[in-house]
Amino acid sequence: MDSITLLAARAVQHPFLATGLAVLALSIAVPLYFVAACFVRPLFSSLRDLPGPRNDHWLHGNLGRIFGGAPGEAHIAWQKQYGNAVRYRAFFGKDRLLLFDPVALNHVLVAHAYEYPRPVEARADLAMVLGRGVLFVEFDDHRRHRRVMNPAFAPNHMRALTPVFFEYTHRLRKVLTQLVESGTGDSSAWRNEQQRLAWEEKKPKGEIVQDVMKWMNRVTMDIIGEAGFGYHFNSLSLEHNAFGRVFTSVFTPRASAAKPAPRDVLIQRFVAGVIRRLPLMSLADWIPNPSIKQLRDAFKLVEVESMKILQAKKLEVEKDGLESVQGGNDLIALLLKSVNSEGKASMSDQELRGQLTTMLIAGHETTSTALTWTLWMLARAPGVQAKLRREIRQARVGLADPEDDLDSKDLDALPYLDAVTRECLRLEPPVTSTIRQAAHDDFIPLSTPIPSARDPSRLISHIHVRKGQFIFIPIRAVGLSSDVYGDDAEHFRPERWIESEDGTGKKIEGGVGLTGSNLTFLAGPRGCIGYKFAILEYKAILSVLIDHFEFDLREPDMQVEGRAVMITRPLIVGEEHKGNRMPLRIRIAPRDEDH
Ligand code: HEM
Repeated sequence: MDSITLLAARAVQHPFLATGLAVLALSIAVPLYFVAACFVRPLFSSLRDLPGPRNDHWLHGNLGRIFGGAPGEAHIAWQKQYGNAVRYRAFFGKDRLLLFDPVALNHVLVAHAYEYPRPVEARADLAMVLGRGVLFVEFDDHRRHRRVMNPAFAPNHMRALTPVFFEYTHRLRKVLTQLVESGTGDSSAWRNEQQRLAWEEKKPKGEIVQDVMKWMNRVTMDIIGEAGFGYHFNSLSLEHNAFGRVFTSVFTPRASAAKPAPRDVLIQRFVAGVIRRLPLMSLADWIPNPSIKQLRDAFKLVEVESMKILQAKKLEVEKDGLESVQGGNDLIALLLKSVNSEGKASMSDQELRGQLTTMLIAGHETTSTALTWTLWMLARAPGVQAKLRREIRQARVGLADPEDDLDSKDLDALPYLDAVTRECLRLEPPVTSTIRQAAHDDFIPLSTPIPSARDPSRLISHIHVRKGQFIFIPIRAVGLSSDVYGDDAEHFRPERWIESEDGTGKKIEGGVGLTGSNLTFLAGPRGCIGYKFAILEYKAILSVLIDHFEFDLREPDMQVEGRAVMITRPLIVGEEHKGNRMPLRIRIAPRDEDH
């Protein structure tokens, strides 16, 4: 028996000795682990030949720069300085690979998408509550989900949903018209009561200030309810049912006033990791804490309500056949159709419920945030707004009945509406980044070889990644790349998307993304399944709003900043404590400029 075994045998007989030894072992092992992780591991990293910023901090690497700036700001600066493949550090000196190179992005997101899943940290928490929808599954399960779901998102089905988009947009138009006509502003859209009163005293007639973000949230919530699963949230009529209220308050985290400190993010991730690993959620019922109980009740409500909607839909189908369900047109009805034709085993009820809540979370605030940023960009560019209005009104002249709406083909055929859509979604994508993790060792090809950071005479044409390597996909920064969009990449210029005869505009095509060169909807088999739905909905809403209203900044020097919590929503600089908002002036757009 050797001395260690002897010590262990003694320790088992003496609990005090055992505890003392355990404490001693931990107090040596933990610092050793951190020293190895922070200082030794980077020396052996497979990314050590890549260029990138110096490590700023032993504990949180370069994350301070990322969290301290606007979404994508640090990544854009690194791309300018170091090129299209960058190594930076996250917590405990861990390497992150930051990719801009189109061939490398194509490898990770498209050609080998299933070898680069989303890390468990990025999907497990929401999946616990929302169910196993397509956003939260990987590998073969994901392939199966997409196969069953894809038919529901076919272009002809999306076109059939256009009347729903217009129906709710007209409800919004009527509400906003009433508010403008009655001069009813939104008191929460001001910095303080004093500022509001000063405005009220000399406000121009026929103009109000409203937080447009609120209205975009409401209209898109009603649309996804009806078009997604034939459900009425009644958000626009302000009757909000409990399901909608709970969903909005619990699953759409708002940005806090202060920028997140790396230390707080680390603590948050540690707590989330503990919750993920231990069955704490099932113990929550026994914890006598009102806010935990409230959260638990909210989760239960979402589970019960979403299952009820699904069961009602299934019953309808069994009783009257598939065509009876919203004319067979809402996404869940179409999904049931697909499940029926593939065989019941293709998707369980729990998974179907997961798709319902996933569509709600993935398809509501994304579009509303995109529209909010768009109205802000148009408010800052009155010339673009007027040009867009002219195009929409001209297209409406051709309608048989002036009360008719443009149809999906009309919307697609408007070049300036399309250019504005692409430009706004490029500059302010609601999802500003995502992350992937290598499932095994790999070599990622580059379009152009880059010099090694340690030996510039050596060129790297493939990046060696080891299993477990995190890869950061800088969605917003890719859209701002001057390599693709030129020196004015950061400017709002919709004309860049239109091929003009005089050569001032150039149609930008190709690249990795689902909608051309940017990654707003990502790319490949894990790209946004709802992008056609989103673009049609966005265009329908924008066409009605711009036809009827003029939008202006609350005051000309109003500064807006994006803050990302899953989705990047706006905050007004100096008013961060009031939460995400977009206060704009709204007027009825005069008709006298009609041709
Ligand atoms: C402007 C609006 C939208 C934007 C910018 C957007 C963007 C994205 C992005 C970037 C992803 C990939 C996320 C990742 O893997 O990390 C994604 C996935 C997804 N989106 Fe969208 N989305 C929008 C609207 C919608 C709509 C309207 C729906 C549904 C009706 C939807 C449903 C989904 C689903 C189900 C996924 C998961 C796909 C998968 O993992 O296979 N999205 N979206």
